[in-house]
Amino acid sequence: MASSGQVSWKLEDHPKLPKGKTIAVVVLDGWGEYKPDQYNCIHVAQTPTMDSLKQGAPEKWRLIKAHGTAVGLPTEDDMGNSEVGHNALGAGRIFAQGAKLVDLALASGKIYEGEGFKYISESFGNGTLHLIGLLSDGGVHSRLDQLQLLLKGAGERGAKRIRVHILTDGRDVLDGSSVGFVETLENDLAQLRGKGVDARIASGGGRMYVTMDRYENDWNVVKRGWDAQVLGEAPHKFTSAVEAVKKLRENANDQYLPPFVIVDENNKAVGPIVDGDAVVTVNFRADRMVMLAKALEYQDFDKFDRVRFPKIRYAGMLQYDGELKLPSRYLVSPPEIDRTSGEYLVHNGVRTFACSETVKFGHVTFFWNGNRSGCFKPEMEEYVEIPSDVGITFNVQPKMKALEIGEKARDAILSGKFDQVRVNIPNGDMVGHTGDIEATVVACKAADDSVKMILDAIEKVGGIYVVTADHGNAEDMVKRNKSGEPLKDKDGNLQILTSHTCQPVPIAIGGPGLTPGVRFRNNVPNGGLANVAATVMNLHGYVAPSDYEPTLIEVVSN
Ligand SMILES: O=C(O)[C@@H](CO)OP(=O)(O)O
Ligand SMILES: [Mn+2]
Ligand SMILES: [Mn+2]
Repeated sequence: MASSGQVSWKLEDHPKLPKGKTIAVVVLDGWGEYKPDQYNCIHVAQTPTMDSLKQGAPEKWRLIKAHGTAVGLPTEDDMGNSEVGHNALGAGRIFAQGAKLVDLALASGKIYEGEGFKYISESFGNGTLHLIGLLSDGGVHSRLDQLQLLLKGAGERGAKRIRVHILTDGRDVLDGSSVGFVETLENDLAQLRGKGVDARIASGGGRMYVTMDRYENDWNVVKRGWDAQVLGEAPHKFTSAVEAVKKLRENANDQYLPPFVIVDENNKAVGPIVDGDAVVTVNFRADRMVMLAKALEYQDFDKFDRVRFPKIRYAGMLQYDGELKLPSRYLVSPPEIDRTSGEYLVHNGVRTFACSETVKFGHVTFFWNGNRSGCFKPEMEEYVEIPSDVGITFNVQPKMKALEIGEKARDAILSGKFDQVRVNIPNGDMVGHTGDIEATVVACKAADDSVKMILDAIEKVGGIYVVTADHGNAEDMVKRNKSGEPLKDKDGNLQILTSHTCQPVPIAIGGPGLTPGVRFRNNVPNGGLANVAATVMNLHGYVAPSDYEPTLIEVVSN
């Protein structure tokens, strides 16, 4: 990592902007801009604070891009997400992200020439290859077409027995789409069997209930997956995965399907993970795979009783944590996000406070800092995690910890101990993902209240605020046709959109500490999240490094 190399951390002074102002950097998670109708929860909700910021357009409020190539994703059809969004916000540059890097490695065949694939292929002779990951074409954590290519590629390169452990989605794609994805996968596996590869689905469960927890919010989620994937034990047993998903959907949605295992005619699980097997976690995105990676890789592990710790060859699709070197083996090298704005700023004396609740804590720390855990200079930084509610869907508690985050940020601002106070307010996103429109309206109001608390504190200390978002979600809760009309399914029900969107997000600047004459430039029309870092550096009194995406602001003399 560049931090240990010859990087010159000294930033040039900004010719017109002073240092020493307290700056609040507020990221509203899942808060895009879309036409005002009844499915735009931000519009429906009472959001006086965010509304008042909008009055500052075009000089103090504008929209920026938060999806597609502006955040390093393969195409303009790719919706934004927290990982790529916070990476761009923090790093100030656009890096080709995991989705794209895996596409390239598969297309060129380089994925099969790397150390990671060679390592796992040593098990192909006598062991089974297990692929574990999110099954959808959402493109946020994984993509079905990548899994399909990898299955085919592994079959052609000697994998004789393959077991797929699926996690159903319904969060980055429509709820109910899991059945179709499982059917597609079953088709592919049948073709592989036709070529002599014993390939089957072995287990499954919904992503939010099985395996894909994050930031150690609830290890039980990972344990449920472990029991099914490794031990071959689950409360539900089926002989077919399509049947499993259809049946279990009677009582749960795709995100929350309970764990199941596929059994043979003797009721025996068809694919537990045993000594000598190879395992690949096929998600490219880190946050929801790190916990499983620890369980699969660490000899010393006390988060739950693994019962059995098989001797396997394990590789991640990517390395999920560069600091922890976890997992130690991987198929594709992750983006090398170096020289982030956070690292520059602490080297230039900017004391930093970062806070969110557990489910988003890593977003304003780990993702913000280029997928790096921990502080750069602990004596200058404080990262505060507010424990999230565990074991509920957030439509039940749509206010989440917005108030507490606001209070912590307020106290940090008033303390005078920090130059930058950075938060992520999760509500629009986390509640938006539940598809519960009423609850999402409550969530948006709570987020707005939290912003108000922070802006009031900035007002008191004569500081500056930058309020923005990482991608859209709550501003559009229905699937629409090309002309923007809501779509209904065959039974006439509205198709609820649980996923993120491709909408732009707002950014607002202001506060009593903002130098008169500072305004948004009008010559960065395609500005995106990656332009925010240089903007924030300017407001701290520095010029951003020359390879950063340009600043969004200018200072005009009145
Ligand atoms: O919950 C998540 O993992 C993703 C959606 O898949 O959301 P976000 O990018 O906002 O974290
Ligand atoms: Mn997000
Ligand atoms: Mn989200």
